[in-house]
Amino acid sequence: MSDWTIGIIGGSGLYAIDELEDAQWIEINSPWGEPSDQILCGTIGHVRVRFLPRHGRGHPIIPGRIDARANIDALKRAGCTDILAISAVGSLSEELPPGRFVTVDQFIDNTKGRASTFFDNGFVAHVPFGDPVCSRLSKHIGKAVEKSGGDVTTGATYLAMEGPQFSTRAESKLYRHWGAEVIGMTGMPEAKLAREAELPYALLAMVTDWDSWRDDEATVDVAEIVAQMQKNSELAKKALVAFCKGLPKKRSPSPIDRALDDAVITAPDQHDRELMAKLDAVAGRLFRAR
Ligand SMILES: CSC[C@H]1O[C@H](OP(=O)(O)O)[C@H](O)[C@@H]1O
Ligand SMILES: Nc1ncnc2[nH]cnc12
Repeated sequence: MSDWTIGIIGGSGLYAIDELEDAQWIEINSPWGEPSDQILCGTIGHVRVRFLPRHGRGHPIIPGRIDARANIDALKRAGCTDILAISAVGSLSEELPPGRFVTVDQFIDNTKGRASTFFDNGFVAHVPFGDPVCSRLSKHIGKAVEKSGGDVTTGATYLAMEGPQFSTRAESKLYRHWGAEVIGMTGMPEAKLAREAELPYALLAMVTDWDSWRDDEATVDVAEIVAQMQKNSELAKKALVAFCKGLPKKRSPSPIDRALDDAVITAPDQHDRELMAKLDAVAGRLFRAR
């Protein structure tokens, strides 16, 4: 076995991975709340995999109530070194038709009222987030999709909306003006929290629809998304296997593994002990180093 432990967060349409060897669903508790489901632990080739369905098996959880803090914390507790997230997205660009896979490299966060940080009074930290995804993981998953026969576009800006309603035509056009190229309801705050937890994160988006900006076409609905997802899901699973098998045996360190090194600004004598206890998985590396 190598030193990679890849957390895979499955989006709409991806609730398990049959290709995992020695697979077992395991309950992981988190002090941050309830993770979306148990975590499916197993291996693919030389890589340990920890799979978590973002909306839970059977999709009972609405995007705005996904406890992303609990999910990221649980994946860290499960030993993950890196996270690959999968999402269904609408297209905001003529260049990205349904069926296309996209490696996201930027985000615009337009969600509302979601808990989007592990930090608080008594332990203030500001992680760098200008480059929100891990380019190494993005490259590996992009190559794996290509190798599996999928069309992939490298680099796109993801607009995270609150939902659960889809956008109006006016909103969809506005997001295009902002420079967004794909749209979904879950990439944020997930990506922010992965960075705070020092977990390199990449997002593979599967384009399922044109969203609502095309005047001559019907606006998006769930039936259209599910139909497209069914077409894409076999290829996505094939790509996940190729991704794990394509990772080098040795995982060289990433700067994101130490994202908190210069991020904490609160003086030690002001630290909130209760909060620090909750942060044992996310930031324990810092306390243990002292
Ligand atoms: C089922 S359509 C809308 C739903 O699909 C996307 O989910 P995910 O990102 O988990 O694949 C979108 O964000 C919405 O939650
Ligand atoms: N058009 C869309 N808007 C928001 N989330 C989505 N997920 C898939 N398609 C979407």
